[in-house]
Amino acid sequence: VVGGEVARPNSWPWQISLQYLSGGSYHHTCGGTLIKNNWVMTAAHCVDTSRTWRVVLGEHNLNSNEGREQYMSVSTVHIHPNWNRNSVASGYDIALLRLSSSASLNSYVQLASLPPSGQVLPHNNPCYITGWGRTSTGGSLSAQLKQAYLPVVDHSNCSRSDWWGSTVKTTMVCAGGGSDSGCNGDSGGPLNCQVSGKYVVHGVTSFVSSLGCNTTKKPTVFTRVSAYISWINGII
Ligand SMILES: CC(C)[C@H](NC(=O)C(F)(F)F)C(=O)N[C@@H](C)C(=O)Nc1ccc(C(F)(F)F)cc1
Repeated sequence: VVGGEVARPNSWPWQISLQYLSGGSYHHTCGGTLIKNNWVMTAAHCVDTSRTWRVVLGEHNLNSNEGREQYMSVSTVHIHPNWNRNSVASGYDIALLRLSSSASLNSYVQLASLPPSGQVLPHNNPCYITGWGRTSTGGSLSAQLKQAYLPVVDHSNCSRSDWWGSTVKTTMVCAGGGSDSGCNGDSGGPLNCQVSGKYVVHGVTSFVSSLGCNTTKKPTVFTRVSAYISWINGII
């Protein structure tokens, strides 16, 4: 997350850290969202290589043990069948991870609310991106979970030629486009949007501009969760 601020610990209790085993230790690679006691939603591009994964629930500071963490193994990875790693612009950047055991829900670990199928948010709907991704283009990951206010940019604005043009599809959500943005390492994490006074996860962080994370008029682009509700229900 470029800009924004460090989140109050565990204030986004459905946010998870997806980590892979390398050289005998686990490394953060993506975010994700706890949607059932044993199911996590993330981006397809996060898990389209075969690695040993773990999911950390109740995480805040990646580098310290605060006693609220739950470390979960992943038993199966379900990548959307239409995902094409050579074409992030086609969409379908969504995957579901079945955990080997169920999360213990508490004030630090909670399930996210998902939107109704087909719901599209209006321009400027308030949303927050959260994640441990780079804090500047080419910079380092954040040790602590960060948040940034990224209002929705509706498709008609986001697909303008000086914005994302035809790269952005209606199965995606754009948000931000100013000095705050997502960045590498936020992938797969939630776009948390306020709808009728509640936070609902409307996006899965998918891509930013290759010219730089917080490039003006290149909002962070998310998989639109409401376009995939029937696929999610079919898997779960
Ligand atoms: C795509 C992900 C691997 C990667 N995603 C992220 O960093 C995320 F955190 F925003 F999710 C990303 O956007 N990386 C930048 C460097 C990138 O490659 N962006 C990119 C954007 C659009 C397109 C296009 F236009 F082909 F669709 C291709 C690449």
